[in-house]
Amino acid sequence: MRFTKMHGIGNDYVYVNCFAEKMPADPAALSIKVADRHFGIGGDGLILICPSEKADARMRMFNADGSESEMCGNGLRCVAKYVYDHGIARKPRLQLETGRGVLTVDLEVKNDKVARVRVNMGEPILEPARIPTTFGGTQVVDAPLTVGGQTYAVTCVSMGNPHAVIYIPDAAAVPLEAVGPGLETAPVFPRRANIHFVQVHSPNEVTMRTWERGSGITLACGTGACGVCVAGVLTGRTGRKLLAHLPGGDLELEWSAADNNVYMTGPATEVFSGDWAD
Ligand SMILES: N[C@H](CCC[C@H](N)C(=O)O)C(=O)O
Repeated sequence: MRFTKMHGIGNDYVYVNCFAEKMPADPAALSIKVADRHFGIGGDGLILICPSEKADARMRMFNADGSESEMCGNGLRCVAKYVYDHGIARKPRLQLETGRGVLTVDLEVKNDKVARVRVNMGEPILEPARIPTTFGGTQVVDAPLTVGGQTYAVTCVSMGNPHAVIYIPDAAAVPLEAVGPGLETAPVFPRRANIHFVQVHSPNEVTMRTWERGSGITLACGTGACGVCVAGVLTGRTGRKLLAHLPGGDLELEWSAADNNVYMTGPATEVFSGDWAD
């Protein structure tokens, strides 16, 4: 099976072009295998680029533990780049089907290849039960959550997938390996959650680190950065336009007051292709 390795600011996945390759019979099991950085190809998971009846292509995304997610922001920028660069659809504006519906993607092309991508990630979902969380009320904003004897103030947002945002003075000081798993699987998150620790530098600039649902520590999380932008507005810590510094690079976010959509802009990189022998 031919695959292509791509990353969005270091959030790397194994991509399979299912316009050309057969759909894997068990993508969850395949994701676990190919994601392994010693016995497989290495990556944060598997992303299938599939034909779609209602869009230029459809993205199906699987974490390193085989769980499927509704959405992946860094992955969608890479899918857009692959679809354009490899001639599946040579248009500067693409429609891409995801687990949260069809999203519109604008491409910045340089020397005939996509360099940067701007994604309309859709509207944030804030109702607790739709994130989903078991918190009551109409929104989850700086709500106390105690895990492992430590109480955190969490702000929860869904971008099609669940996120918990925690503000701290120093993002570098968080022992992610130690606290991530307990927060990801806290009972208050019936479908687990992606966990983000955020340090605010100014009303328009943050540094964030992530423990992802199903993949653990990643160098970047696109939907998470969108959630952080929304959480910043809800908590009054940052503005509707945000520059987020992630370990793997930067993303530009905007939660538009005009249309309530969240926009994410960043790079997408193709590294190499190969044949998966298994
Ligand atoms: N682990 C996430 C999916 C990948 C999200 C992230 N890599 C992104 O760029 O949005 C979840 O299970 O919701």
